[in-house]
Amino acid sequence: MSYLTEEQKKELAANARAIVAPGKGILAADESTGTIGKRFAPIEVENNEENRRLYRQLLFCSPPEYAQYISAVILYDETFWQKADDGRRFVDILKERGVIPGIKVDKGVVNLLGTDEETTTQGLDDLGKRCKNYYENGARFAKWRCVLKIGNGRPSELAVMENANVLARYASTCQQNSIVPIVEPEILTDGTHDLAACVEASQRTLAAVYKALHDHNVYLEGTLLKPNMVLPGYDCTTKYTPEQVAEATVTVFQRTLPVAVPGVTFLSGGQSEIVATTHLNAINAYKATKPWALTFSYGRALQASVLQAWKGKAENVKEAQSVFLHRARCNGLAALGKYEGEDSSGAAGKDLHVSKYTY
Ligand SMILES: O=P(O)(O)OC[C@H]1O[C@](O)(COP(=O)(O)O)[C@@H](O)[C@@H]1O
Repeated sequence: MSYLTEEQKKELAANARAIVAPGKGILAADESTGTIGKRFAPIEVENNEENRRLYRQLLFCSPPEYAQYISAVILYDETFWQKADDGRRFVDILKERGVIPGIKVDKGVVNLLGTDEETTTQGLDDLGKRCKNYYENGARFAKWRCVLKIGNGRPSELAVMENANVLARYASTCQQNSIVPIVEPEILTDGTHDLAACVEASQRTLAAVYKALHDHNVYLEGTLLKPNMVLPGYDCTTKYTPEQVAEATVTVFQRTLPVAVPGVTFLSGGQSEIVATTHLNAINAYKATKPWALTFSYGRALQASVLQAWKGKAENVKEAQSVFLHRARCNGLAALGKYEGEDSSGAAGKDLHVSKYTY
């Protein structure tokens, strides 16, 4: 029988808990080369290796105050090995600031035959070897994203079962290499469906994910969940208050998420920066039994106004860093239910939805 050692379990649980420490969350800066190109295009920055390095340097080498709100950063393989201008690896700079480096280990999605554009996620083959190498070079957690859809019978039973199983295989491989797996079954918001449809799909998905994690002997205390918030479809005509979103989201977790899991780190999923912060705040302010930390792991919702302020220009770096600190602080407050709102007329109020966000 092969089991995790007590030592491994202790380390995994401690790292998972540190990532979801009160008032802190994750910066998801793990955009693959294609995705970061889509972020650079509107600000007319060429998508080359040096510009990607300069942009990630802007974020990670910001004045260290951001580490009060950002516990961890998810990196893409290229960034994981990159260095700042002073020759130090980004990973070492993050560690020095008390920020835990993590790594995206999935290799993107492929279509499932006989389904309406449903997908599974690839990357299992050499995963153990890659995890070992990432651990030896400073990573303490990983992320793997699966994508599900609502509408026309979706998510199908096949998509739910297949994605739950692949997430469980990924999680067990990570843990065998002392890496905390962040389990990300993202249900996209595309569609006209109402909030109840997202409740149903989220519940069915999460129930299958935790059954599979259990079947694969994954140590839940050493994992984190990165789900979508429970939201109506992007084109739904009914509008819901943040309190209704909070109630739906927390209810889904109460029905499916074991207490052993230390925390939930939400993806932003194309919500504007301010809406993503407002919803996170409402979820934390909502009075109910919530035995998990409920915080953020935002990509777009932590970076959109930073990119707008930067525009690829060295003279804008300072200003862009202060915008980053502001967003990090707002989300840190929201993770405590203490965010008081802000002016939504600027870049932070801009909708970030990308139709069929699968890439
Ligand atoms: O398509 P990619 O490059 O794999 O990236 C997907 C992105 O989605 C996320 O999982 C969540 O990001 P959002 O907060 O923008 O929804 C990020 O961690 C990641 O950068």
